Amino acid sequence: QRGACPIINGNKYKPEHSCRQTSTMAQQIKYLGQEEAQHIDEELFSEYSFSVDQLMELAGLSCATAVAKGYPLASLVKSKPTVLVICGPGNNGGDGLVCARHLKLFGYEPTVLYPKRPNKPLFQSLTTQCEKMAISFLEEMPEANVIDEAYNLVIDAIFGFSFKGAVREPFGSILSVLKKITVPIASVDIPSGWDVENGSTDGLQPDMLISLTAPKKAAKQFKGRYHFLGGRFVPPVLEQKYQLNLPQYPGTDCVYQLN
Ligand SMILES: NC(=O)C1=CN([C@@H]2O[C@H](COP(=O)(O)OP(=O)(O)OC[C@H]3O[C@@H](n4cnc5c(N)ncnc54)[C@H](O)[C@@H]3O)[C@@H](O)[C@H]2O)[C@H](O)CC1
Ligand SMILES: [K+]
Repeated sequence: QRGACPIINGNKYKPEHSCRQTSTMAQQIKYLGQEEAQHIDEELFSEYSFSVDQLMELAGLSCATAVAKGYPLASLVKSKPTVLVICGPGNNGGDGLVCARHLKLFGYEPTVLYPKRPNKPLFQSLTTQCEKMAISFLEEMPEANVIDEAYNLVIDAIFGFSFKGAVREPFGSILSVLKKITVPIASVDIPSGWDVENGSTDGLQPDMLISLTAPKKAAKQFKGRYHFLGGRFVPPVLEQKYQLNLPQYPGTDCVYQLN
């Protein structure tokens, strides 16, 4: 367990070994295994009748909000507020596209790399929405030194909780470049390439992690500066069923800073 209890926006989150001695000890937030994360996801769609688009919009908005909190426009060192958003072939990549669109609305200049695009209306629409907002798409992954020079940070929306096995191309090469860059990386849900439960010793080391719904087990190995929880869409009954022990999001915020 790392660090002291953080105080964010007046709310204090109590980790497992609470630093507050109270008789009503708060339960630790649950860290999900891969199957459990997938079950919750499926249940949100099947039992609770959410559509993917709805949850992806809220997930992507959470990511953009967390980025804006961790890397405010005024703090960026480059002359333009550039951000490179790298999107993978599944829903994690969809979160990235939504995040890019909201970042643009927040005043950032996102550029997207989206090398494997699913042939599904949702992803085509998300791509069109970005294009119509003058977000440019790269044809290929830039070299590490080009990224360091051109972008303030990189959003890693390559793989989420369905990642399994050895990384296949073109994402192996993309992740190799990301391991060499010095600008911060913000990972959506899981640092891409990490085993969802066991993490990775030699993988990406993002500066920010935005866990969606609840952190996955790999998040215990996250060593970056900012860990946010996003995806404020879990119905209380579902939260109780899976004993997620989610913290209270402050006010109307769509993210909660875990550390
Ligand atoms: N309930 C929620 O919290 C929500 C989270 N969302 C986001 O959705 C992802 C999970 O999405 P899913 O489509 O199930 O999977 P991934 O994006 O992780 O990736 C699947 C994609 O990747 C390919 N793939 C898997 N392993 C490999 C590999 N070793 N090499 C190469 N390619 C691989 C696979 O073939 C698929 O194409 C979750 O993490 C959140 O980010 C939703 O947006 C909203 C609800
Ligand atoms: K990711």
